[in-house]
Amino acid sequence: MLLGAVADDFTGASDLANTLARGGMQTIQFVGTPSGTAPGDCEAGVVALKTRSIAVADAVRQSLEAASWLLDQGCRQLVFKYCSTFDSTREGNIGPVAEALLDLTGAEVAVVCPAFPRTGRRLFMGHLFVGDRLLNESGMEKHPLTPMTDADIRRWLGYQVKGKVGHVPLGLVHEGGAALAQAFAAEAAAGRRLVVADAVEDGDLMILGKAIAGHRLVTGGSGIALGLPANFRAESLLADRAAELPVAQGAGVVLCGSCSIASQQQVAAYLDGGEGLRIGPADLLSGHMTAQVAAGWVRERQQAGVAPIVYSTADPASVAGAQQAHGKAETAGAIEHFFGDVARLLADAGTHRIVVGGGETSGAVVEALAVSDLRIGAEIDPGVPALVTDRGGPLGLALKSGNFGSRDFFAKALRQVGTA
Ligand SMILES: Nc1ncnc2c1ncn2[C@@H]1O[C@H](COP(=O)(O)OP(=O)(O)OP(=O)(O)O)[C@@H](O)[C@H]1O
Ligand SMILES: O=C(O)[C@@H](O)C(=O)CO
Repeated sequence: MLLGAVADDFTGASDLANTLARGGMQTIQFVGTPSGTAPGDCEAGVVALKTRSIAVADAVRQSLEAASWLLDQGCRQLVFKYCSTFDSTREGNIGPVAEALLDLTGAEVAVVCPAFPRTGRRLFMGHLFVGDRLLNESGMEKHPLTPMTDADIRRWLGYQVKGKVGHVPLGLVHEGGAALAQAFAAEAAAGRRLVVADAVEDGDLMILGKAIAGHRLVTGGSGIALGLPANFRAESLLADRAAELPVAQGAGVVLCGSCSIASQQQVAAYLDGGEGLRIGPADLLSGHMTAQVAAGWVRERQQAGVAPIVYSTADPASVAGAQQAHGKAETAGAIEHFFGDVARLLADAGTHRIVVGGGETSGAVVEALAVSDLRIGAEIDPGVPALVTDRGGPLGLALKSGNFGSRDFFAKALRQVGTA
């Protein structure tokens, strides 16, 4: 293994794995920290954790465990992948995990760059934009678990860390080469080991990627990994072999627990001509709806040749109402548990294509399926690859981050993760 990555959620892990695979690295996404050793052909290993919204101490402990395993596999560089919208609270978890990984790797400095221009996330003067809006006016300020109320990533990260936060502005990024390397060194020398770097286009990320070739630790969204495979290729370390993946075949289902603006539109688009089962937190908590009932309904639809959608997607007012009535953690827990159980029951009964919407939801589903590693297939939309794993035969998956994907994503993804 040349490059190891710790991702703080499951869709984020497949987003990064997609970038590394497209860059020509043999990439495997691991579900949690494996106990054995990585397969011999694994050039990039991405450990998917579900640490974005848990207690800080737990997130740090799990991230250190994953990073130690990756370092034991021989990786030369470690990437800490978080969300391109920097999903976190004032307490963490990005800052504390990044500082713990600095200590673990002994890195003097690490870049902090959530930019992902292909999905509209750009960083300029330390401020994060989503499309043409500042992060805190993009809808992310209403996120159910990590409302992002400040677009200044330097300030937000500053709340989370013990040390000081540095910044490399876009002009310096454009200079590249020795000037950029020197800028990172100067920040480190001034005691600012975590350095926010501006990037507004893929070209900026390629320059940054080259400049940080020798950094032990890299942190960011998947964009920061764009230029990393080329560094290994330049040292003739990549096999550059096309991966041959098995094809999943069988019934399909879409499970969406994401309430993002994009997911709301994608669910509506899928229901226009498709069939769906809407579930709500109150029905789950009262026992009026169960995973068994939902899976039975899906099986009936599948037997009629339909791949239906089960969704809890709701507008921000309904989400806030449910959280107030039942508690935030209880609501999320009930919904995630439900989707995990539905996925497991369906996969046990022969569903071979599962498309999931939402990072937390994807984590719950993949954990419930108890699969250990995922191979990376073709890109469905920016940041979302088709995945295939073995669960008594090939199982095709797509794990869509809340705000990713075109309006027709769900139908397209079902077609790309396997055949009916
Ligand atoms: N109707 C609902 N009411 C309240 N909470 C909900 C409802 N539907 C889903 N949720 C919860 O909201 C959270 C959505 O998070 P999830 O990560 O799956 O989607 P997302 O935040 O849009 O995606 P991402 O993390 O990839 O950006 C989950 O914890 C889910 O259980
Ligand atoms: O970076 C992103 O936006 C995604 O990979 C993600 O982390 C979504 O949860």
